[in-house]
Amino acid sequence: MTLPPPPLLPAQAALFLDFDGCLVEIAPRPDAVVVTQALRDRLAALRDRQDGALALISGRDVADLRGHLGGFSGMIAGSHGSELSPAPGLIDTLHSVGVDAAALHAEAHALAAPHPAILVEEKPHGVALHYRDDPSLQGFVERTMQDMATRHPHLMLQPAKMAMELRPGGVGKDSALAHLMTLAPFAGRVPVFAGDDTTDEPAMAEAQSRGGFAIKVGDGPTAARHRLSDPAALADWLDASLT
Ligand SMILES: O=P(O)(O)OC[C@H]1O[C@H](O[C@H]2O[C@H](CO)[C@@H](O)[C@H](O)[C@H]2O)[C@H](O)[C@@H](O)[C@@H]1O
Repeated sequence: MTLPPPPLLPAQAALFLDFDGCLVEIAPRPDAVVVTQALRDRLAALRDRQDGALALISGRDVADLRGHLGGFSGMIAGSHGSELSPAPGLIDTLHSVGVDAAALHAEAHALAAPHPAILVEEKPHGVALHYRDDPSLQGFVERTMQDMATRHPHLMLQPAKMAMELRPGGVGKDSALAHLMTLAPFAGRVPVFAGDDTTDEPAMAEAQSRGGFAIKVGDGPTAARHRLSDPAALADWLDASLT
């Protein structure tokens, strides 16, 4: 669907940004994303411009994301809203389902072992199986994760780009955004959210239900009222808002 580009970012907005496929291009592996100095500088400038009201809301866990972003001192909601990190070195668990992460990871590794092309991503509150190296394994990964989900009913299946994830239910990027909007310096501002994937859609709807707007980065159906073609177009829009 054709959607207009967003207006310039209001100075009084609370800005919420997804990471993979939004701030950075999708890469062959989760650890292969490219974070440029220009992106680091852009995030620092945006944080100043919005008086601190900038947060990243990601499916990645906080430690992983801070590792990629080295130097980003702002708020991160990670693991699809299960973790909140106001600053480097601080991680609060917002929602825990008592995952035995080590056992879950071992189970996933054992199930994926016959297919070396599958990448097992260990997360503190779940696990993801990536089949980007061999898309023909999509069916196997989906069946395997559905079976795992029946053995771990406290976890929910989260489809992702060339991956399936098991993550805690009861939280999401929408609840992360809603929680952040109760906190300074986000409270009282107009929420603006940008994301690229199905996991971002609830947060887009949440931002718009609060009088803000959402931006879909890339193709595909969306609840967002605005669209930008790719992470480069998002970077241009952010830079235009900074000038
Ligand atoms: O919410 P996000 O910040 O967009 O994170 C979503 C997931 O992103 C990562 O996986 C995706 O990006 C990888 C790197 O580009 C790519 O190789 C993979 O195929 C994608 O699914 C990350 O690995 C996951 O943990 C995030 O949940």
